[in-house]
Amino acid sequence: MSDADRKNAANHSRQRKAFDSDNLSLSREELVRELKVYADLYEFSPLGHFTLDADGKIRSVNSTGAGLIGRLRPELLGIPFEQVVAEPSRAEFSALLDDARTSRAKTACELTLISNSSDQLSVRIDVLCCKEGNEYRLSVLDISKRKRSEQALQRSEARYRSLFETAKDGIMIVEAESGAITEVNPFLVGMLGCGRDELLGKTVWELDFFARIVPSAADFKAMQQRESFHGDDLQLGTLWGRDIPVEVVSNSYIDQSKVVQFNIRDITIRKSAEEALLSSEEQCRTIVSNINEYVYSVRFEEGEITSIYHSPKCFDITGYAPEEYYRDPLLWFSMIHVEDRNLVVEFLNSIFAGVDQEPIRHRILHKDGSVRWILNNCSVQRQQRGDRLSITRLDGFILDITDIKRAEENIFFLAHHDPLTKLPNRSTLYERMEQVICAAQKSARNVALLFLDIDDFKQINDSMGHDVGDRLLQSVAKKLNDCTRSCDVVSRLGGDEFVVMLWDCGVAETTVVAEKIIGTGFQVMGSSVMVTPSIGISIYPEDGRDYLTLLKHADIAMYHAKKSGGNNFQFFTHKLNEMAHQRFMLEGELRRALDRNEFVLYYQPKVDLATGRFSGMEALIRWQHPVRGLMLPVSFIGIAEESGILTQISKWIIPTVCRQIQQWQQQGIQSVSAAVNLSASFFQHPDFEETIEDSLLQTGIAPECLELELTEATIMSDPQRVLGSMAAMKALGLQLSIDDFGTGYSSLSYLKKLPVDKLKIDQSFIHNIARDADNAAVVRAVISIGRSMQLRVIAEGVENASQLAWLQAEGSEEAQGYYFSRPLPVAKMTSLLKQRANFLHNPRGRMQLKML
Ligand SMILES: Nc1nc2c(ncn2[C@@H]2O[C@@H]3COP(=O)(O)O[C@H]4[C@@H](O)[C@H](n5cnc6c(=O)[nH]c(N)nc65)O[C@@H]4COP(=O)(O)O[C@H]3[C@H]2O)c(=O)[nH]1
Repeated sequence: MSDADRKNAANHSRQRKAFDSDNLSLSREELVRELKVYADLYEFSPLGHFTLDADGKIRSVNSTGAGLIGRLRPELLGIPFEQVVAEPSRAEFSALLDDARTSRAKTACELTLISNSSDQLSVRIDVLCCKEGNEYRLSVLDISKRKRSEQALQRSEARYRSLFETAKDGIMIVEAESGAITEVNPFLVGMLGCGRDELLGKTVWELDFFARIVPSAADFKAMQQRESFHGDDLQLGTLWGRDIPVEVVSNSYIDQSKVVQFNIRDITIRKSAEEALLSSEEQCRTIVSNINEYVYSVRFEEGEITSIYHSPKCFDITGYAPEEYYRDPLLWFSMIHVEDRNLVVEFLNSIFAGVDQEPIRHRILHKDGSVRWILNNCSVQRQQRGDRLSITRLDGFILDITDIKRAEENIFFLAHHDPLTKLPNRSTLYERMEQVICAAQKSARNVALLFLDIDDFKQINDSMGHDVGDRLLQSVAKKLNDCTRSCDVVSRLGGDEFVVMLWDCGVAETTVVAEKIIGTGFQVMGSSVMVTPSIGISIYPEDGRDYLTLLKHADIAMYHAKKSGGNNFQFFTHKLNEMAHQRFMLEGELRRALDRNEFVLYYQPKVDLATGRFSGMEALIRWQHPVRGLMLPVSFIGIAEESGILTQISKWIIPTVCRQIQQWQQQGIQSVSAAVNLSASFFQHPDFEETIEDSLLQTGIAPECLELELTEATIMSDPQRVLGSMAAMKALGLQLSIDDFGTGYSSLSYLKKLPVDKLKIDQSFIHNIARDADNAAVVRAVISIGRSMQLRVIAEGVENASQLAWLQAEGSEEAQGYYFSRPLPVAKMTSLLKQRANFLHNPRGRMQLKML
């Protein structure tokens, strides 16, 4: 027994004796009353009272005791108290009784009882052993509540400890009064890189680690006064060689434990994330400021619109500075071009409704008043507010596409218009005609199509230069527009071809317009040169029910107008169509004729009027058509020239003539020469000179044996170029003559420059030379010019003796004509050459020829 227990036992015995002596002095009634009081106190005591016999069986129990065990009193009486003691506490209970018996003093312990009402019951039992060890008195106090709160406290402490030990923040407990560190968790120790012992007991401000968190005792005190302190972005010193950015929260528990707890969080990752975010934000801003798009963002909150961001580019695109948008978030909407507002509203409504939308193109009014085209693209952010999904933000970008739009319009214009005259082009005319024909069909109206071509445009273009040609075309375009109404269409197909569409015009109305166009005349801007048009007209529906047919028929009519001398207009007729068809067929056959070897050359002699002998011959082409028979050049040479086939034919003629001369020479016919007619197109063709040179080289004939006949028109088509080629031919040694001389308008001064040898008087002057004084005068003049310029003169188309006599009298040196011989095929010409006929003195020569 301990000293304290012995003291307790002595006290108890003393109190007992005092109690007994007090009660002995009472009367019986008083005693009974007193006993009743004690009985009540016993019965209703907050403690459970049990009396056990020497064997530990329950002899008596008060109602509180029975209640604690959760049984009725009779059930408890006589059973060993040990039965209501929980198994783990039984040994302790047994020891408690032993202790009480041996010490005779009150002993106590805490143990667990089995209770019917609450299963396990924590109790404190005080035991007093009485009656010489034959009785035990037990006072049982229910301490379950206390036990539970003690356990809760223990659990909470354990939890706290665990948190403290495993926390991923540094935790430090510091005495409030002294500032001495009393506890640090492992994480903080790890952060600092030092031992725990180096921290404990040290005042917090004396350690370098915390120099930038708690620099001094005063700071520590100041911290406590605030009860709770929060410091972001502080620096914690470490032994690792670098400071750690930390966030510190300190809580002062002055009233209870008189400590200050520091929670120190390593924010290195957060800091670098923040820095990265900041720099990426900065980067974003820089990018956004420098890109061509104007980036904007607005917020919607309870019906209010707030501008969040407007990139500086907004100033360039709209003329308003970002600040103006921040001040007036609706400014943007007021800038939208009034005609595009509905479009934009529809677009925004779709975006708000969550429908995916392509960026919208619309116009805005720049602050300077100009209209700009923009590409506007945006998206919205939504947020659930209550049961509603609300739009919270609108982000977008705007790109100034004014230049693109203008370029597009320009491209569109260029795609549909002729860049020189700004008139609708071929494809636009086609589209318009499709629409117009459709409308005409529905409303039973006429539509006239005028195909207009400038007469001799090529010559003007070539001789006066392309600038003049361009200006002429522009002036034609203007004049045509002046002659027509706004419902008509004036278009340029290309080159010098224009097409005018007249809405609701029949023959009579169209005639008026065509006459007006012809009458207006076209003047080359800045010059006195006037040009004339040839116009072909077709009318819907009579001449065609679709555009292409109408155009083809107007073209045919134009061709006819041109063939009729130009400067007039022709309506399409079916006869013209038939002619055009014939021409078309002939063109196809012409293309095939060369391959099929259908061309032949005839030769017509030229006669030296001084000697009556051959002075040469002219090669004249014929077409041995499989169906039509032998065709003269007049039926096909024009078509061949216009369709470009003549170049191929010329490439065949020149070597063929050279080969023929070679053959005649080989047959012993000496000093034979032949003239070849040259078209303007072939004379200017790049292959021309080579063809001549090759032909001479391959046949080996002398260049003087080949003569080239050029018409005045050929020479005048491009005088400079032709002159160059003529000089080259002359240099080669070829003979050159001007055919049909007198029909053109070549000036004498120009003639002087031409390296020609002969002038060939056109046969139209010869035919009635005896009767027509004018023709006679022309022929005389040509002979005189030839003489003065030392050129030989040859008369063409001599058909009778009187013409011959007249020419001889006037001094013409050579003549050619049916009077001497018609053009002959090779065999007959060979025979004539071999006869060495004298055409003047041996009329038999002519007679013999007739027989051939
Ligand atoms: N009424 C009449 N006519 C006569 C008389 N003497 C000759 N002729 C014809 O007059 C034409 C003379 O040829 P051109 O003036 O060069 O006129 C030629 C020439 O411009 C062209 N031509 C002929 N052959 C060729 C050729 O190979 N190449 C080129 N580019 N044109 C050719 O075709 C035109 C016509 O040729 P052709 O029909 O062969 O007609 C020839 C010839 O047959 C006559 O006394 N009275």
